[in-house]
Amino acid sequence: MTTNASTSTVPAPVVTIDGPSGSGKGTIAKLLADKLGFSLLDSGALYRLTALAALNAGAHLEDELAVAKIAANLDIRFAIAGGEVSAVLAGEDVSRDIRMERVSMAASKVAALPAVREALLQRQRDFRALPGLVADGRDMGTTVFPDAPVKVFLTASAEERARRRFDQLQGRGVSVSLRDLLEDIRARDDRDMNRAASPLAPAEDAVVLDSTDIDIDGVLQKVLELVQKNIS
Ligand SMILES: Nc1ncnc2c1ncn2[C@@H]1O[C@H](COP(=O)(O)OP(=O)(O)OP(=O)(O)O)[C@@H](O)[C@H]1O
Ligand SMILES: Nc1ccn([C@H]2C[C@H](O)[C@@H](COP(=O)(O)O)O2)c(=O)n1
Repeated sequence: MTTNASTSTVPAPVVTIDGPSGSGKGTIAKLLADKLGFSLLDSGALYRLTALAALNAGAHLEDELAVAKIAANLDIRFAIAGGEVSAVLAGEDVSRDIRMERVSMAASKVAALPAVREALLQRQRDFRALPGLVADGRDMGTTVFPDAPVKVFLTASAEERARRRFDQLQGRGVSVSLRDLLEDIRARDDRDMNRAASPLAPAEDAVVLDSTDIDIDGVLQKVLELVQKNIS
């Protein structure tokens, strides 16, 4: 028997970065993608866009089939300008809208619906292209890209994550209480970890990185080491 090596296709390498809210996934994913020249998938943005589209359509967020239909038919694109990625829904830049609190809460609800997750699965996989992809979310390493050669589960204490979010919002001139943020982070952790569909959990072959006492550059270096070891 002979094999024809020239016809075999090697899938683009994927680095998955999963973890709880505020652990630094988005920050590290963007820096890493820039450094490696890889594409970037912010899967949370897809759940946020679904939530916003459902709210705009007046859909009931518990109506799984209606929200799944909205997810399957999303008219979205991600535009890059000046190194920043913006989310465009039906031709309108909604990058700020999808970060609003009411959309965050709605995203967390629609993300718990199995039919919505199923509707967004192939759309996420379609981001995989050469020379590679960095994908951040909750189930990138467990469900969406189970064959990824590098899987990171990035975490930090809830207190540290609330402090980081507090600083981030204060920097934007948004007034919030640290106690409310901590409560919100704990509630989202609970929902993300305890839902039946693709709950937040490290893949068996993920490397768990606790960034509570490591700065952004330190985390980036550790992830780059994993990439150098596992992706040629
Ligand atoms: N290792 C770190 N040390 C200090 N601050 C950090 C670290 N990593 C991220 N941050 C800061 O924490 C904040 C939250 O980070 P980021 O938005 O990347 O988290 P996330 O995990 O993507 O959150 P979400 O899932 O809610 O989108 C940002 O202000 C970021 O600059
Ligand atoms: N792969 C993913 C990505 C995100 N979610 C959920 C988790 C949040 O409730 C919401 C928004 O995510 P964020 O932008 O804060 O990362 O979507 C998920 O279930 N699976």
